[in-house]
Amino acid sequence: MSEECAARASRTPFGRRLADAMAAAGPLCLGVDPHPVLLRAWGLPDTAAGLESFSLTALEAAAGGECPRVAALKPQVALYERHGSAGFAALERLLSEARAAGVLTIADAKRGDIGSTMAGYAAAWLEDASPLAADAVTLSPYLGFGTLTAAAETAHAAGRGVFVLALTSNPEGRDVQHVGAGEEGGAVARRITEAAAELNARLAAPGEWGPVGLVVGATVAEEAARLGMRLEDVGGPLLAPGFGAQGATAAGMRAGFGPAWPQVLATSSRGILAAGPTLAGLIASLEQSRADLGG
Ligand SMILES: O=c1ccn([C@@H]2O[C@H](COP(=O)(O)O)[C@@H](O)[C@H]2O)c(=O)[nH]1
Repeated sequence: MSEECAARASRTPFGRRLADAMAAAGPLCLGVDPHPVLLRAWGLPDTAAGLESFSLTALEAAAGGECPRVAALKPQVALYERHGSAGFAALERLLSEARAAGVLTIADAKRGDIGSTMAGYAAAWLEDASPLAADAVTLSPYLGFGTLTAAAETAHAAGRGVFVLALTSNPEGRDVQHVGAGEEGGAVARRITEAAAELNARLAAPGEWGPVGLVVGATVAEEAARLGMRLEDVGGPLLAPGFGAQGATAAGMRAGFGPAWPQVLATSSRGILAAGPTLAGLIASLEQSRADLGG
């Protein structure tokens, strides 16, 4: 795909592009997490070159065939960052090859800062001119949800999206995210959900997902309803990590997310990547996860 074509494609709203990708491939997102232990298991060195080879093999398994086997890829930025500029170059290569293959990317960077600094993160992850531009980026709202508004607007203008941490898959998340439950206004996670819904209502085209998705762990999906989070009213997608290695199952997610299940993009990294390094192993594992999810 030419650069001009890719830029035009990226200005189609992210919500529509992701909904189309999920309709075609089902609700699976492959997490690309080049952990040292996985690199070793794949017979690769823990170097930037090893990361690049790992990433491109994961992409080939996900993108190969007549249509992509996944709706999106979610590279874990921390695992590239530990190799400094060479690690970022490997990530840039993955992002650009995924774009060329027509596979959506979500950079799992979990950025969050005061408003003026957020503009820098938005430029890095969400603007056409940046070599690190992905289709979406994960953001942390714990400096105040309002600090993320401009980044969501930048994403929207570029046909990109953001996923804001609401209820994370790790057990420690509740120390912060459940605070306020049972009180007026509700839990922090519920307030984040409501703020995301408001922003989407302002930015989204009628009947379409807006640019603001939420991260809601697959392992804690059933807690959302208990906290009064009306996920089905967010007007955007739900990125659900925790499927596979962290123990969440497809049946558990369907039950836990209830009416919001059609918005769920279930992401699995180690659970699928452990089947590498052969393409055949990875593809079999991807197809098994897709079948479990009903994709
Ligand atoms: O609540 C969250 C938010 C992000 N993550 C990230 O997802 C993957 C999960 O990897 P698995 O190997 O499938 O467990 C990883 O990159 C996390 O940083 C999350 O797990 N929970």
